[in-house]
Amino acid sequence: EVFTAVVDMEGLVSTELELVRHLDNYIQAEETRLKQLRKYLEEYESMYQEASADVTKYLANPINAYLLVKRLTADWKQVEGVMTQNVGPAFVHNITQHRGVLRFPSDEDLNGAAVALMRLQDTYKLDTHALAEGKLLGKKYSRELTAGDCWELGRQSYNNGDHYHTVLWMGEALNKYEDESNKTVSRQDILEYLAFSTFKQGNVKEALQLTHELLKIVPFHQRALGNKKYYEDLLRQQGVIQRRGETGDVDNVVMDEPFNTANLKLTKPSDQLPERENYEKLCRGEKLMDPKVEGRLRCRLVTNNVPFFYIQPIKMEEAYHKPLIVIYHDVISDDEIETVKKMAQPRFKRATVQNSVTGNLEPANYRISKSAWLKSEEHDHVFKVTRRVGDVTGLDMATAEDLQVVNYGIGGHYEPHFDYARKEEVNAFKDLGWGNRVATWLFYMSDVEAGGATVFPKLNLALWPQKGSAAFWYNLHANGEGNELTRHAACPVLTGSKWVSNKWIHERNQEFRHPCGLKYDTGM
Ligand SMILES: O=C(O)CCC(=O)C(=O)O
Ligand SMILES: [Fe+2]
Repeated sequence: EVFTAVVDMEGLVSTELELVRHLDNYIQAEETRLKQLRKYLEEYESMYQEASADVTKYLANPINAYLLVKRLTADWKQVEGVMTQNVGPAFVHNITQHRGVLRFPSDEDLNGAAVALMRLQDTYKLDTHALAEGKLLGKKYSRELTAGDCWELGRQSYNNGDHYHTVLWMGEALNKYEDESNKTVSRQDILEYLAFSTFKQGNVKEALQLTHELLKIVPFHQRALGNKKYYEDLLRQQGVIQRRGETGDVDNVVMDEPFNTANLKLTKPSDQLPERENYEKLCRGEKLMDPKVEGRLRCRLVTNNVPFFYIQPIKMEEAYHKPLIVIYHDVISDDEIETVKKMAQPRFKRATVQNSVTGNLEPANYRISKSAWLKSEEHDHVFKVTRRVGDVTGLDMATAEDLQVVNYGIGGHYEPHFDYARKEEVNAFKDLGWGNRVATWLFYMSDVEAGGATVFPKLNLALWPQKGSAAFWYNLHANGEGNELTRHAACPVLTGSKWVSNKWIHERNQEFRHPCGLKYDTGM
């Protein structure tokens, strides 16, 4: 699961260096071997030249006769020895032994990384062709993808049953293939996937055309022949083709060149999330908050009767009223951030979510990140940071959870959710015995180059991470019921690495605390 956090991916770069070194050594060994064979070849050639010039004269010499026999027996055995010498397995074995030390991603990682890319493509409406050119939002970020790279993305999507992205990426692979002088994948391999997924997306006629293309390359492709008949029958039933055998003559069917996915009707895989459209708009920064709401928002300095805050008041910015959501600026220092990151890294685990039925914690595709928990007692910096949250909010930190540190990798995200436990989630937070999560404090411990906003789909509110600041809101109404308007999400990270940490504050002990300026019941 290395793909879920950027910090874990960093190890992969050392793995790559190691592989480069191994491959280089292997090639050198092979080159030495081939050089040796070439030397034998030259020797044999020159001897042959000499012998063939005048065979009789050559063999009249007993030494020559002896040498000829030797060359074809003992010497040739040596040549064969070098020819069959196989240094490959030893090198592969050597690399395998390194696997324990080096970090190697698994096939699931490859799938996860491909899924993350598809998620970014959908959320940020990235054009397949632009992405394949290494461009993100108009800026060139990486090298171009080869037809083979695009094909692999299509194959991963296909294996996930996602025919929508299979068509997009196989289509791109096909167009790239045509332009490639050194082919990185075969046309047959592309067409097999592309034809079938095009059919699965409901484009029977185009699927038939692509199948014809495939049959031109492999005329007796059994599956393609079966599919061709099936597609033709379907089209006949639909009245698209009339006569039997009308499209049967493979060579007469011309495909629109180049193949263009824009001419197909494609539908994204269906989704359980009703607010997806609004959520993704907010992630893209397209949807703006109601200007009337925005116009009433203010900034203030907070002192809260905390002596230190009189010297250096906390800068508070209102992000939303009803429910009140605020941003505090410069509430965690770079030093503190470094400590927290350093402590968290070795403990990182794939983030989990609570199963609403069993109460068990388990990984889920809607939350992709790595997280770790830090206790206040562990380090002075963690202690101070926690105390600061208490000082600013006026809430009791004795009934707050440990600090949860989170790192999101590329495509890492957390889809819309509530931080509080809903009524049916009876097992949530049972072990803590402190009641529900009354409030959320979210530290931003990094800037994010692109993407990665915290968004509230019901409020049309997007908060953009700013290193050193924190967001704070109440999750519960004064009567203890969850406030549904606090539903929020972490948008997928497009570029960069996103670090946050959560301090979740619970109900117990907060009954008589009415922090200055932030009344308990302002969360309405
Ligand atoms: O990372 C974010 O922006 C939000 C994180 C979040 O909502 C959570 O961890 O519960
Ligand atoms: Fe959350």
